[in-house]
Amino acid sequence: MVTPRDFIEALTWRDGLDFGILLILVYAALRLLQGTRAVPVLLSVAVFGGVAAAASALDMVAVAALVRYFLEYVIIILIVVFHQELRRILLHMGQRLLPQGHRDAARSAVSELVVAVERLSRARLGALFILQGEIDVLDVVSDRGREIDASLHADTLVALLIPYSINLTHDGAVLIQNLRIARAGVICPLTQRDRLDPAFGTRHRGAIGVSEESDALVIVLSEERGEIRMVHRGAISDPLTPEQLEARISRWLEQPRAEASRQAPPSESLAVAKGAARSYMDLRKASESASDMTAVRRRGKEGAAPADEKWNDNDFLHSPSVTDFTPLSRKGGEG
Ligand SMILES: Nc1ncnc2c1ncn2[C@@H]1O[C@H](COP(=O)(O)OP(=O)(O)OP(=O)(O)O)[C@@H](O)[C@H]1O
Repeated sequence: MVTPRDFIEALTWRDGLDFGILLILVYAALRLLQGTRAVPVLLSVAVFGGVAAAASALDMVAVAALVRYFLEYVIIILIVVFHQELRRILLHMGQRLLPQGHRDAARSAVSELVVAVERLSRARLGALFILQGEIDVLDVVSDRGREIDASLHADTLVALLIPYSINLTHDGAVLIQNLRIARAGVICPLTQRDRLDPAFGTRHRGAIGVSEESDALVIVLSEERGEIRMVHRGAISDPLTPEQLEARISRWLEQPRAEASRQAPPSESLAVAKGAARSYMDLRKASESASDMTAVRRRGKEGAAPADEKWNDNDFLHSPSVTDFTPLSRKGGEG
């Protein structure tokens, strides 16, 4: 009979390495799965494993055979049920393995975006930036705008949003996909929520609307107040400083894209939201004049009621407001 001492003496450095790697893998898997719906299922599988082992030890042939038979198929069942979680884990590992150069490029793209937001905010120009997550934003928007396909540079973003009538991209949202400027002039579905801050017009309603229908991270700049806010999953933050914004975007980018596997929060149907955005488009097309845009804005604000749906993240709720920006241009600009 092998004693524990014999066992320990027979161990080689390879066994130690083997065991160490196994421990790290199990620890990493548990950390990645922490808080997901996989944990209770894995616990159930562990219970089945325990039952199989106990049944074998007690020579309960029928039970042991049945449970072993089930466990043989469990791996396939788990792959099917948890394909989204597995995808997330692999994506997460892939992100970690990305060369430093890629991460630096992502960091610099984020700071370009934040620089653009800061410049636009100081100039009191409104803007809407949609950072696409896993869900294709183009499937939920009411108007796809114009293709841009450019690197994410502050100068390009600012140029796209200068409110002159000859600049056909300034109206609507800028869509950022894979940290590139994909499109501009995108029209978002308006949220149908009626408990919104009355100060929020159609731009903010569009920001909330697109975030309700997708897992995108949306940045909205108020032309009237110069405030910078973030919207995610239908929740709008308090005003943020550019530093807070940068930290939030970086954190969001570092998160594995598990968002798409979660259900979007309950919202009015996409058709209704799209209809509302279309009515905005119709009004906009009806006349390009400033008076009609004023009517659109008023309409957006009239639909609003006092209470506000806020981002439920404390950091956002207690952030200082961006009030030190000097207004340089008047609402509406030339466009
Ligand atoms: N659904 C939408 N999708 C994308 N952009 C939109 C949408 N609705 C409005 N906008 C943009 O927002 C601009 C201003 O709209 P409005 O004044 O109603 O917004 P707001 O929420 O009050 O924002 P601000 O505080 O900047 O005035 C429009 O000229 C248009 O460029």
